[in-house]
Amino acid sequence: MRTVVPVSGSDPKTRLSPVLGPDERRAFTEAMLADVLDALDGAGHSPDVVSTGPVECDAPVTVDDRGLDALVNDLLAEGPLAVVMADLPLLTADAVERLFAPAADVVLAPGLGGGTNAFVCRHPEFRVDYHGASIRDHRRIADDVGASLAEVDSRVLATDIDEPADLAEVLLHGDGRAADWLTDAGFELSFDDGRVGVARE
Ligand SMILES: Nc1nc2c(ncn2[C@@H]2O[C@H](COP(=O)(O)OP(=O)(O)OP(=O)(O)O)[C@@H](O)[C@H]2O)c(=O)[nH]1
Ligand SMILES: C[C@H](OP(=O)(O)O)C(=O)O
Repeated sequence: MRTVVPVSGSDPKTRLSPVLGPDERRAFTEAMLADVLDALDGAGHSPDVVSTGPVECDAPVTVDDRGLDALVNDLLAEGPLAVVMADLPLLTADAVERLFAPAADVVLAPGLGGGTNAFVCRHPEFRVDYHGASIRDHRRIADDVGASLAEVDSRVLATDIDEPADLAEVLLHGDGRAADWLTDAGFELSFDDGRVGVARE
């Protein structure tokens, strides 16, 4: 089965703009991508990366400016496919194995906030509709095409990094390139009024 990691390599993680400049967002995206690729490798998978712009990583990279839905749906039309998002820095090999283990036609990994952080598809008619609480759409689409469905309940698969507040999860739980990158960039946990956040030196 082909495993693809899509990356918005041209102007990634714009929601992190309040705390990271453009070059920093690209570098942090590459650090998160490295963690994702390490987890996939640890589970015995050899993914390829499809990016809207050049990106440095230890996997084959195809630069392709198709939007996310168009890209993934074109790939689904070619056959069985797994997609793992590039912004999952807590991902582990064990969680990857749990994603591929179910025999269902479609296996979904819900993201915090309603996204779809990863999926495995063995059904010829399933298609994606990302953004806007996509997990609900993907459950419906699987049902509409008669695909059996399984979901993976995994914190490390569910934790995608979108907003500045999400960076705390990387510092709390991460032990890979993304956590090191944040520390080297001067980020640290903050504990204001009982909430855990991040501050930058
Ligand atoms: N190849 C490709 N990957 C995409 C595209 N849009 C998003 N992605 C990737 O899909 C995953 C989830 O998307 P988002 O969380 O919206 O990532 P993003 O677009 O960098 O973040 P924002 O700019 O904050 O919306 C991330 O790994 C992105 O890099 C796209 O148009 N093409
Ligand atoms: C691609 C999109 O990511 P989000 O914008 O939810 O982080 C989704 O998972 O539907």
